[in-house]
Formats: sequence, structure tokens, C-alpha cells
Amino acid sequence: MFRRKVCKAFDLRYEQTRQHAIIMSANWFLWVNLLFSIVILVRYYFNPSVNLAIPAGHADFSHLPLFAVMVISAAVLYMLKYSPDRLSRNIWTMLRVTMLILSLNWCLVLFLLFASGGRPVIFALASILLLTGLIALYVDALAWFLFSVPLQAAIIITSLVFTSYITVVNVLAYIALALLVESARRMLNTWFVLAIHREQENNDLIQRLEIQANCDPLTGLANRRAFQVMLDKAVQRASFQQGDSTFSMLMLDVDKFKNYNDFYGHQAGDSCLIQVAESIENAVRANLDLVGRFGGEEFIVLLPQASATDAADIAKRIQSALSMRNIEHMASDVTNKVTVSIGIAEWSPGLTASQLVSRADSALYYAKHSGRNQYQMFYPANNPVKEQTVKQA
Ligand SMILES: Nc1nc2c(ncn2[C@@H]2O[C@H](COP(=O)(O)OP(=O)(O)OP(=O)(O)O)[C@@H](O)[C@H]2O)c(=O)[nH]1
Repeated sequence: MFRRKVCKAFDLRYEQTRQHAIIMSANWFLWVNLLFSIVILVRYYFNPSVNLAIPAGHADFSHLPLFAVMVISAAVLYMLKYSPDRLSRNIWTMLRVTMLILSLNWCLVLFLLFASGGRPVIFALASILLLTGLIALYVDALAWFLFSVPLQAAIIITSLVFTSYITVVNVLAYIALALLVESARRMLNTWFVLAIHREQENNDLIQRLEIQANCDPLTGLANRRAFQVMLDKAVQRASFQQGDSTFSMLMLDVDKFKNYNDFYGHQAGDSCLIQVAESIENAVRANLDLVGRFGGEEFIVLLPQASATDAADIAKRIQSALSMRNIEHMASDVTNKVTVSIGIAEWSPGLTASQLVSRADSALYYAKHSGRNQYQMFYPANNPVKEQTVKQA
């Protein structure tokens, strides 16, 4: 089951990376096609003695496919640059069709050059096209075959048409070339897959380490360190924010938990802590509040955009969520169910994170000393008022 999930994740990553790679290298390859066709078109200006002579009469025809290569390459480059969704399936299909059309045009160029006496350079020209195509398209076997197969076929057909015979050496050379490029494509693709595997493994490892560094292993909640980071950020944000920047926090402690452990055993204690954690998580506001394990049987909740009164509502919800679980605690002198005491503190300008925590802690201390199974708010004079006490039945 787990393996299947890993494979799925790999498949997805592989497809996405392949798509990125093919777009990136197609860009490069289209530029190569564009520049290559321009160089062949203007070759006389560079070196009039170059052996790609095209006698009059043939020249126009040979220029046509070269122009076509130029125009198609430029048009597709333009589309790739300005397409709103460069990674869509349609773009991928368009690129494959483009590779076939470019290849057919190059076949025509080779054929016409061969016919006009440029024979000695045909093999070199085809080899350069095949090698650049291989570098650009090895990640997409279909695009590569659409580009390479017509070219390789063209070399053989052209030889057959323009020479009355075809030697064994020629045939062997063609076969060797075909085998060489295919084995090179497979090798490059193997490295590509391996690189994605490594990246996937590294990502998984980073994810695991992040979870280990930030999560409490028993409850899965944020650990104290992760909570502290979020709390510091909340204080920073609130300090720089104008207007309504209030936020609050809750500090919770399971009542008479030592007795619970002694009575039911440590393992049952662990399971009780997990249930308390779940109750808290279910009672807070999803995607907004952050629940953490402060240590031992103490929990902490960060409540963004919540005043002390809002926090008291959430504290009530936590108490009733826990009460509904009905976890027996026969060793408690508070009630015969597991209960929590809660301290509430609201941030006010100038307060540091540790000052806020210590306010929540002293409100919790007050709740404990007022009989447990209740919440208490902290007041600036560190004198929580008794009217704020709400006992859970
Ligand atoms: N099972 C279990 N117990 C834990 C864990 N962490 C801390 N404890 C226990 O939690 C208990 C905390 O006990 P105390 O701090 O004395 O508090 P209490 O018994 O809850 O009493 P009050 O808080 O005053 O109501 C200790 O017995 C710890 O061993 C844990 O991960 N699992």
C-alpha cells in the first residue's frame, strides 16, 4: 500500500519533470534548427568554396524546406514563449508534431543537397541534426522517434536513389549510427530517471526530517520548538500591524494525570494524551489555530485573530469535546472523567512571546488552584477574576 503511494508520487514527479525538460530543451532545439537553417541559407557569405553547392534550378527548391524550418521554428518558439499554459498536453502534442514536420523538411533539404552535389557533407549534416535532436529530445521517446526515424530513413533512401549501389560498409555504418543514437538515448534517459529518483528520495528525507523536527511523535501535534517559532512570528506580525492585531493563546493541562498514569498504566496514559490532543484539535478553528504539545501532559493553542473572550469560547468547546469522549478517570478527585484546566492570555502591544506564555501559564496555575476542570483568563494585574471561572459538569 505504502509502496504504491511512493510509486504514484514518483510517476507524477517524473511526468512533471519530463514536461519541464522537454519544454526547456525544445526551446534550445528550435533555436538550433532556426540558426542551422539560416547558416545553410547564407553559407556563401561565410565561405563561397563550401561544398554545399546548389546549381541553378535546384537552389529554389532547396531553399523552400530551409525557409519552412526557419518559419516553423520561429513560430513554435513564439508560441512557447507566449502560451498561457506551457505545460499543457496540447503543447506537448504540438511539439511532437513539430518535430515530425521539421524532420520531414530536413529530409527534403538532404535529398535536394544530395541531388545537387553536396553529397560529402550530407552524412555530417544528418549526424549533427541527429545528435542535437538526441540531446534535446531523449526524455520524450516519441518526439525523438518522430524526429530521428525520417532522417535516418532519408539517408538510406537518398543513398539508394542517387547511387546505383549500396555497399555493405554503408549499410553497416547506417546500422551503427542508428544503434549508437538509440543506445545513447537510453543511457541519457536512465540518468534522467535516476536523477528524479534521487530528487524524490531527497524530498522524502527532507519531509521526514521536517516532521521529526517539528512534530510531537506521540500526538502528531506541533512540538514546543515548532510552536515557539509560530508564536514568535505571531508576536512579530501583531507588533508591526496597525489596527486590529489581537490574538490569544491557551495553555492546557490534564488534571491529575499522574494519578491516571499510576492507576491505568503509562500506555493507557499515552492513549489518553492522544485523545486529549484529538479533542483539542477538533474543537479549535480548522486551518487557523495551531495546537501544540508544550511538554508532558501540557498543551498549548495559538489563536490568531481571537480576543480573550473568543478564546474563552474555544476553551469551552475544548472542555465539552473532551467531556463528550467520556474518558474514565477513577483516580481523579475532580470528577470521574478526564478533564483539563485551561489558562487564557490575550496578546497586547509590547508583550513578548515569553511574557505571553508566562501569562497563560499563571492563568492556568490559577485555574488549577481554583479547583481544576475550568478555564481562567489572565488579567494585566495578574489577578484573574473569579467570575471568569466556568466549571465543566
Ligand atoms: N503516559 C504518559 N505520561 C506522561 C507523559 N509525559 C508526562 N507524563 C506524566 O504526566 C504526569 C504529570 O504529573 P503532574 O505534573 O504531577 O501533574 P498532575 O498529576 O496532572 O496534577 P495536576 O496537574 O496538578 O492536576 C507525570 O506523572 C508524568 O510522568 C507521556 O508522554 N506519557
